[in-house]
Parts: sequence; C-alpha cells; structure tokens
Amino acid sequence: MAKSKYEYVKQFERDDSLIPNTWLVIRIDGRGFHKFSERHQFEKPNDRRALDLMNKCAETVMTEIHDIILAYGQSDEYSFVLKKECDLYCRREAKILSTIVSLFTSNYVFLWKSYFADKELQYPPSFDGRIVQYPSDNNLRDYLSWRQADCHINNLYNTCFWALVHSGKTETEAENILRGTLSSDKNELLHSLFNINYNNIPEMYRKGSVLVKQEIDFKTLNQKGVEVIRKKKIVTILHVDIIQNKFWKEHPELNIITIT
Ligand SMILES: Nc1nc2c(ncn2[C@@H]2O[C@H](COP(=O)(O)OP(=O)(O)OP(=O)(O)O)[C@@H](O)[C@H]2O)c(=O)[nH]1
Ligand SMILES: [Mg+2]
Ligand SMILES: [Mg+2]
Repeated sequence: MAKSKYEYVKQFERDDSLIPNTWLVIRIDGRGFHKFSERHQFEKPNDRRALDLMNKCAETVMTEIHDIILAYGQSDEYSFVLKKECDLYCRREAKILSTIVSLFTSNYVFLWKSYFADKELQYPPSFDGRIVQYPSDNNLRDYLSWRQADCHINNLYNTCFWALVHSGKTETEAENILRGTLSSDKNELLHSLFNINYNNIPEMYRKGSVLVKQEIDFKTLNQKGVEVIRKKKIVTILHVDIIQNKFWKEHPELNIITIT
C-alpha cells in the first residue's frame, strides 16, 4: 500500500531504547499520598490495609509482566526489577514505564473495595514512575539497600513521632523531642516511655515487602485427560532483610553475584 502523506510525522518520534545488558529498575511512587492518606484516614504510622493493597497491586504487576524478577515496596512506593537480558517492548523506556505505572494504578482503584470495604475512594489516585539502569550487580544491591534503609529510618522516626503524639504531645513538641536523635536514642525512647520493643513491630513495617517468584509443581490434566505435573511461577511475599548477603544466597535464581 502506498504511504500516506501524513506518515512523515513518525520521524518526530524519539528512540528511547534503554541500553542493553543493564538491570532495569522501575520505581513508582504515589502522587501526593500525604494528602491521599489523610483524606482516607490511613492509620498512623502504618496502615496495614493500605500496605496490603500496595502489595497486591505489585503482585498483579509481577504476575502479568514475566520479566520482573523481584519487587520491593514500602510506604507509597514500589520498585520493580527487570532482568538484565530483558527484551520487553525492545527495551523502549516509555512503553515499559507507562505499562507498569498504569497497570499498578488501575489495580489500585480496581482492588480498593476489597481492602477498604467501609471506605469510598474519595478521588482517583495517581502514581509517578521512573526507570533507572544499573550496570553492576552491586549497583542494584546498593539501590535496594538504599530503599530498605530508607524504610527503616522513616519507620523508626514515624513510630516515635506518632507514639509521642498519641500520648498527648503536639506535633511540634514531638518534632522537637526527636530532632537530632540517633537510632539508639529512638529505640530507647520507645522502650522507656512507651514500653515498645521496636524489634517486635511487624516486619512488614520495619523491612518493607519483597516479592520474588517461586517455581512450584502443580497437577493438571493434559489433552488426553491424563494427570501430568507442570511447573508454574507464583509470586511470594517476604518481609526480610535484603541488605545482607543471606537473602541473595537463598535466592540463586535471581543471579546476583554475592561476594563472601
Ligand atoms: N498514615 C499513613 N500515611 C502513609 C502511609 N504510607 C504512606 N503514607 C503517606 O504517604 C507519604 C509518602 O511520602 P512521599 O511519597 O514522600 O510524599 P507524597 O505526599 O506522596 O508526595 P510526592 O510523592 O512527592 O507526590 C508519607 O509521607 C505519608 O504521609 C501509611 O501507611 N499510613
Ligand atoms: Mg509519594
Ligand atoms: Mg513515597
């Protein structure tokens, strides 16, 4: 068929292919979730239902996009890791990013009622997203360590802050008490004032959520009606340390080199 005279407009499109053989990390983050969490009366500092909803959305994304090998989530953010050799959409950045962000967001709205049966969604939430390429396994591990350390620092601070506020301090007073304190001071404050042992707080709040795929055997019937065993990958959720080597050694399928 002859080309239409309009087709030249395709020349204006940019090549946004990501470079080959690099880990791809897609991080999405709730837009204005400070306000969103207030409007929906999320529990402070951690709302289990809100986090469970985030985890379910991530699980759906991971199940749908086969190239995602690992995901890590905390607060209103999720990071998805695509394997180095991934050729999804010929590694075109906009296609990969927009698919993951929209799939996550539509699931968030679609599944809202299953997690918040008693709360109407007040307005449509949105998520931003970016893709970062990491050339080495260590870069990828440092990225994930950075996010998990961020989860820990924020959670320790927020746990102290809301314990102080719930005990009658104003938000300004709580801020002043916590200004300049070290982790050890915060642990001590929780223990001495509120009899809270920080290590007993649920691991999901302290460590965030790690999603991996596990291969399992399942029984099914083939075309002749004979029972056969097939393999399939299911997404498993963990709340574990991903900074130390232990996790990476326990998951050789992720193909991350661990230096002992
Ligand atoms: N109460 C409560 N709030 C939460 C929870 N998880 C996330 N949030 C809120 O979401 C915010 C997420 O932080 P950011 O992503 O840095 O801030 P943001 O308001 O989403 O702003 P942008 O991401 O820049 O659009 C936190 O500061 C909290 O206010 C939760 O479990 N409970
Ligand atoms: Mg946000
Ligand atoms: Mg955030």
